[in-house]
Amino acid sequence: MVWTKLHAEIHRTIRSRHLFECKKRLLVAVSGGQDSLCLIKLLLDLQSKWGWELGIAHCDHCWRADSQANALHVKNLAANWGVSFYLETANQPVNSEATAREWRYQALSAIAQIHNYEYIVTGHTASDRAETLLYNLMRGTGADGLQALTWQRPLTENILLVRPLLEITRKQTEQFCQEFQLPIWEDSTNQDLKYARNRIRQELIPYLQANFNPQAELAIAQTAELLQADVEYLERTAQQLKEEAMEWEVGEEFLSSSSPASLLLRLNRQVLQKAPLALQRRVMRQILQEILADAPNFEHIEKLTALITAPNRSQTDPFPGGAIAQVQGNWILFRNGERRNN
Ligand SMILES: Nc1ncnc2c1ncn2[C@@H]1O[C@H](COP(=O)(O)OP(=O)(O)OP(=O)(O)O)[C@@H](O)[C@H]1O
Repeated sequence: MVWTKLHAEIHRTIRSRHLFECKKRLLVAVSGGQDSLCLIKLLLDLQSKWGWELGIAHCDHCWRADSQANALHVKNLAANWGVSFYLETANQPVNSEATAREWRYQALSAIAQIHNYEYIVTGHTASDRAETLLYNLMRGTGADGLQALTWQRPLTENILLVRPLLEITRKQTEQFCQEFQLPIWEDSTNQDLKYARNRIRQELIPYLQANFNPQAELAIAQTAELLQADVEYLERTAQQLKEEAMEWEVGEEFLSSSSPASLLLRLNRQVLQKAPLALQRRVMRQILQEILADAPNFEHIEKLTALITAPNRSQTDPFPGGAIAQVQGNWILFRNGERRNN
């Protein structure tokens, strides 16, 4: 086997970041594109050092005329490598990138669950990370959206999603595939400039590289890496602050006679007033994530955060689903919006 610099780099990354343990079962998500082919080849070559058992999963979204042929191509590669192959095919064509991603992770988790894989491994690269950061930046997001693609993320209680190529650029995976003559299946939709993601990849990043910084892609990906540690720290600290400030299902003695019946929880304003704005906002977001069905938006969080220092009796408009937050002395009370008959 030919051992390249990329093999050494990935081996080191897996060890230093504790991405996988020895002798585990790894399900590798292979689309057939250059990134996931590079990934599976590297993992196959490292397999004997780590004692892993590898499997290959492919998801057929049925949204391209050649998707069945693509699936067959990956199946044949798996057979040549002597690796177990699992295919999931969408019942109906999946028609947006977001729904495709959601369906794919569900399909991959189901395969991993049934066949006892503890890890699902994807070929996301530093280039994907830079693109995701730019995409989220333009849509408007806090640091959380900019941390863009984490190294590890639990998909279910016992399945971990791992992305070992986050420090490797797409240029490197392309060179690697050429060097080992890996048969890349070209995804025709990658060329379609109607997708924002493709315009970022093919127009925006080359523009930034040509006019601002030749290393822009890597620099942006590294920013995502730095932000990831910041976000992790802030989220953990906010969690502790929330636990200090919050009480669930408060007793009736805290309700005035005209109060709604169902008090969801209350927050101690004195505890929150001492905290910096960054943590106040995060506490409010975490609470809204718990009580709302959909992700809270910027305005929801800002209105709620303003109650920390607002005059007594101030309140928010109802959030989607009907919950309302209201100041009562030292407390912010969350109610579910229906009024009590008493
Ligand atoms: N149809 C699929 N089946 C299995 N895994 C997939 C599929 N599509 C994407 N993935 C996984 O998700 C990763 C990132 O997805 P993305 O949509 O960015 O892939 P891509 O551009 O097709 O990447 P690649 O160059 O690996 O094909 C891929 O590297 C692969 O591990």
